[in-house]
Amino acid sequence: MDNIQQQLQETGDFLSLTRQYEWSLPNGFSFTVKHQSSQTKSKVTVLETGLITFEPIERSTSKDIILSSGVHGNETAPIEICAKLVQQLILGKLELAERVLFIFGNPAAMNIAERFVEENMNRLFSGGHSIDQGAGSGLINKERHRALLLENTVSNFYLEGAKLSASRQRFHYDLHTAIRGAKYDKFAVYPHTHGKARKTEQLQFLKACGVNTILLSNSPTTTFSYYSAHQFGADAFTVELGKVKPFGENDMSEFAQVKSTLEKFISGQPLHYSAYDENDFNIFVISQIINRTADNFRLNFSDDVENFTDFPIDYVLAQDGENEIKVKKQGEAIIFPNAQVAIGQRALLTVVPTTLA
Ligand SMILES: O=C(O)CCC(=O)N[C@@H](CCC(=O)O)C(=O)O
Ligand SMILES: [Zn+2]
Repeated sequence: MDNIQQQLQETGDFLSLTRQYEWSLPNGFSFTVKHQSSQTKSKVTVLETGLITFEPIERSTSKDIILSSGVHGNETAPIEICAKLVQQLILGKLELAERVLFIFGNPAAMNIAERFVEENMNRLFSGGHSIDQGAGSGLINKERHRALLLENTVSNFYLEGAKLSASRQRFHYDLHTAIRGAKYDKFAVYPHTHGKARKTEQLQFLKACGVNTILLSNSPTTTFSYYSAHQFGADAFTVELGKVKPFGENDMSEFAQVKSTLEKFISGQPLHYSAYDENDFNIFVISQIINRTADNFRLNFSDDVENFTDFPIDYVLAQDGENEIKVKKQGEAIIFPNAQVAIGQRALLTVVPTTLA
């Protein structure tokens, strides 16, 4: 057994190992863990830096679950939540009932406490890594290689699951935090489904995680969650858990609900949902997607204006060169404003309230 493996089995600290080897580990490896009380066994496989799977041994499974975090390096709360889950599993403190793949997306960006090193990885999926995206994105960089690796890892994980049984459920929760504060500080983006019905059961799951604000996306994107939803039919979401903070500065009590729900989910404990009631949710649909096209792009509101703040019709939200971006609909609110994005990238979304039907 080499040192890396020995240390990981002793400490369960896969996040430190991942941050030590930013882009690649000397080798992958696997080992078996036994749950402390039930004595059930699981296979742990370290595929690469930041990529680790857990698979029950000699027990049947019906779910293939992906939990990703750190696709943006400075979004630390979800990374800390997942690091803890991984540690509990390695140390045999958390029961494993289903196949789970954990992904720490961008370790190099974590180490410099930035959203990305050269390019925003959450714009590089569904082939985004192989196309020229205009100013500021070279065709080759390490984040593009990593995005391709993540795509292939997701693909292999789901296809391996499909060999085990015919009817399986696929899930992917891509966990993030927002750059600015929000009226609703936990919310999820439900990727475009190309006409397939949205699942209320998934909304109930998210509510159990403390997330009851949902943004429906109605167009294809190059995000990680859309990739898993579209390519593999997974129930996949981008989940925003609070606000960007440095490692160690998150108040983990704010994430107790999401952590305990994820624990139950991967360990096969029942999740007791109340009956679905749309009144329990704030549901929005994406109205405008504003990409920066000009050098002189500016937002017409200050940095402390929160996500979900609405503006009156005709209010000029942004100036993109000569072009004025105006509010078009009653109740239209801003999400993810960022004037610093590269030209060609999304600088702002707007949403309006809707219903699921
Ligand atoms: O707060 C912000 O401006 C960005 C937070 C974030 O990283 N959001 C994701 C959303 C992905 C999606 O639309 O599904 C992103 O911008 O990549
Ligand atoms: Zn993010």
